Amino acid sequence: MKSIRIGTRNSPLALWQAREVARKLQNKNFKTEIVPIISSGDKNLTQPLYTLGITGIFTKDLDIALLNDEIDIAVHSLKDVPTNLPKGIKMISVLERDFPQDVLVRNSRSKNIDLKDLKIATSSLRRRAFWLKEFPGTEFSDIRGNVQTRLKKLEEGVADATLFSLAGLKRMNLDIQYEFLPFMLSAPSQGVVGIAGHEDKTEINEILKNISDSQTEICTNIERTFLNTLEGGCTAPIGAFAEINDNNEVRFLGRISSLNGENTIETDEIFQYNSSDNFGEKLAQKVLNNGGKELMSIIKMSL
Ligand SMILES: NCc1[nH]cc(CCC(=O)O)c1CC(=O)O
Repeated sequence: MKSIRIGTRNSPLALWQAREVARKLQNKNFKTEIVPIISSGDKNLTQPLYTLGITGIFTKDLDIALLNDEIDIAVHSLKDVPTNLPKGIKMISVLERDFPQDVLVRNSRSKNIDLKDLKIATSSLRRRAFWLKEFPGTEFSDIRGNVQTRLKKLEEGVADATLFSLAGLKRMNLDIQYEFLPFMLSAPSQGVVGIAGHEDKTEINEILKNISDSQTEICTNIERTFLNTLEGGCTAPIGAFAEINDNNEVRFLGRISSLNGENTIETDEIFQYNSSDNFGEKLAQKVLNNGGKELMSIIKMSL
């Protein structure tokens, strides 16, 4: 068999994730080749992007490369993948989740400042809203770029501290101090590497199933269906985290919040999993019926 062409973005984190997928496939004796996709191949497509359902800013170029058959599979941070995928593209596998949490990282001058007094840099509506619920009145600024860029900006003084996905930090092997924040709740499918493929490539998709983690599949399906049912395309502050406990039950934590953190709805449930029940949708419906509908429309108006 020919080697499997693994498409990835060109950032250090994306390349790490692609290499991890390559390593797992090589362990199963498949040949692989990493194909960094630097810019979009729009020009080769005959239809406009929206008619193909291509929407995600992080995933667009890899979607196009998949549709153009420049790559066989695309490796993503699953949390950056829209819940509705373009025609023909399917999420085939997920790697086992390692570190789902958000953590706080301070610059060297802010080690002794109380949490409530920290000035925070983040461009995530979810992180901002959940932080504000705990510490109203916190000052925020935007920060963008990859992990390394953000750390540099932080040290330059854009703010006292920032919030990261621990999975991203660990993957970059950065030796920096971080703090867990019990009041945060991660983004749906945070910390999970997802592998997308083309639905016509049945042989490659069968191979990919070999490296998928079934518990992570169950949990991320619930989290992503929860998200999809709630938001209908807008980017609201929504957290969701499912895990399978020692009794083989699923524990699900979900939260939606107004942008300023003043109004939140939370859910914390433990249930026996079966594949026939659509838990993500049921959990979301429950939230919607408990005031979530009103809260979502307030959020949408303020975006
Ligand atoms: N939106 C950026 C992004 N997408 C995936 C990760 C890290 C890996 C992950 O959490 O899955 C990050 C960085 C961050 O949120 O700090």
